[in-house]
Amino acid sequence: MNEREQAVLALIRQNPFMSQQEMADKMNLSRPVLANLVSSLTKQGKIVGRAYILPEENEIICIGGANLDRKFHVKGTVQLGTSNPASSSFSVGGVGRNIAENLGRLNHEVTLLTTAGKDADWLVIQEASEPFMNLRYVEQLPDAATGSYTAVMDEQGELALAVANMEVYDLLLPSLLKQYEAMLMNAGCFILDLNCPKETVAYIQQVAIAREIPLVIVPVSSPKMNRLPDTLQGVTWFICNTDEAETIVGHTIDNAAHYEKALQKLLLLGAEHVIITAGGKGVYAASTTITASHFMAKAIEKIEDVTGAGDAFVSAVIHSWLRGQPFTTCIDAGLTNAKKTLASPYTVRPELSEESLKNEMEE
Ligand SMILES: Nc1ncnc2c1ncn2[C@@H]1O[C@H](COP(=O)(O)OP(=O)(O)O)[C@@H](O)[C@H]1O
Ligand SMILES: O=c1[nH]cc([C@@H]2O[C@H](COP(=O)(O)O)[C@@H](O)[C@H]2O)c(=O)[nH]1
Repeated sequence: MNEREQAVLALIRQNPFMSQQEMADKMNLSRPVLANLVSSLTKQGKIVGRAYILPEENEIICIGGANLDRKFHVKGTVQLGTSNPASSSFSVGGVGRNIAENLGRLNHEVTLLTTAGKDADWLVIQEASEPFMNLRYVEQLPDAATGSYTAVMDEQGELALAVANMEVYDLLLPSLLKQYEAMLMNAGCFILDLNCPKETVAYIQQVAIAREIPLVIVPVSSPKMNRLPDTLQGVTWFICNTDEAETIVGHTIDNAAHYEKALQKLLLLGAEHVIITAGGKGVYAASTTITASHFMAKAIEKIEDVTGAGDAFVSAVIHSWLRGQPFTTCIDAGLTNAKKTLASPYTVRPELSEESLKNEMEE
């Protein structure tokens, strides 16, 4: 037992009914960090039978998409309305799943909640994802197709067109999630992507508020921004890209004042920490206690593949925050992981680990 674990144990012995939030406040720790300590004490057999003890592997619950991504790199100029010669590859994707894999590789216990078909695409996703996350609660629906995303890139590796079949997530409804209510109630942190239906977003927000569980929302794409609830109350982190932020302010965002206005609006809606990513220009970020700032992107020699950079950014920010790091370090971790992912042909880079990210941040 380390010092912090001893302090948690002493608190529990003083008052066995103290909530995790009260303990976290008393020890000046974030709730997920406290949950980690409780979980470790449970595994060591030091505490048993307490209602709030996290069920095994439920530290972070990612709720959202798990897709099979197909990528086509067109040789020459992309021409619409005709067949373009291209090289192709496929990989596993989906924003919720990508974030779950990044966090699994970063040493977190992650559970993925999603819906999928009973098809070959799911088998591929399952095999690639299983080492990094718990898939026990994935609902396989007999008549549905697993989510799929097809991207067409131009010669520079930039996205020319993407098509997505995400119909299966229309079935990721509160009625389905309520089957696992006990597990949800004891989560350490929720990460939700807006592949989820609006009702599901509202339901998870309600659980997060009632149980004081940190909630991270990641929009996925601008058309899905209409799935956001009217307020961002209970949202600990809201991380979106510039297109998605434009739907919040209702106009084009192209200068620092516009970014600041969008950040303010998100804070006014009730989010605690907000970040808007701006591609090669980096990110703009603010929180209820930290004024808006711009953070430069890390320079990249050659972009191999743009898919997954946004998800890599979100994952490293949340990883760093769960490890108790200050706001600017969290952003630096995000920028580093995004850069390394852009320079990699993979959506989630296989060399990612907690140790490697730490070293890369010091480079
Ligand atoms: N050309 C680039 N050079 C350096 N970093 C980049 C570049 N494009 C994207 N990034 C990094 O990836 C992050 C996410 O990219 P962005 O395009 O804003 O999001 P998304 O991929 O979700 O649309 C950026 O904040 C930045 O850190
Ligand atoms: O409506 C959606 N489009 C795209 C994705 C996923 O988004 C990822 C790409 O994310 P990024 O923006 O970070 O490149 C891909 O893996 C793709 O499957 C998704 O979940 N939902």
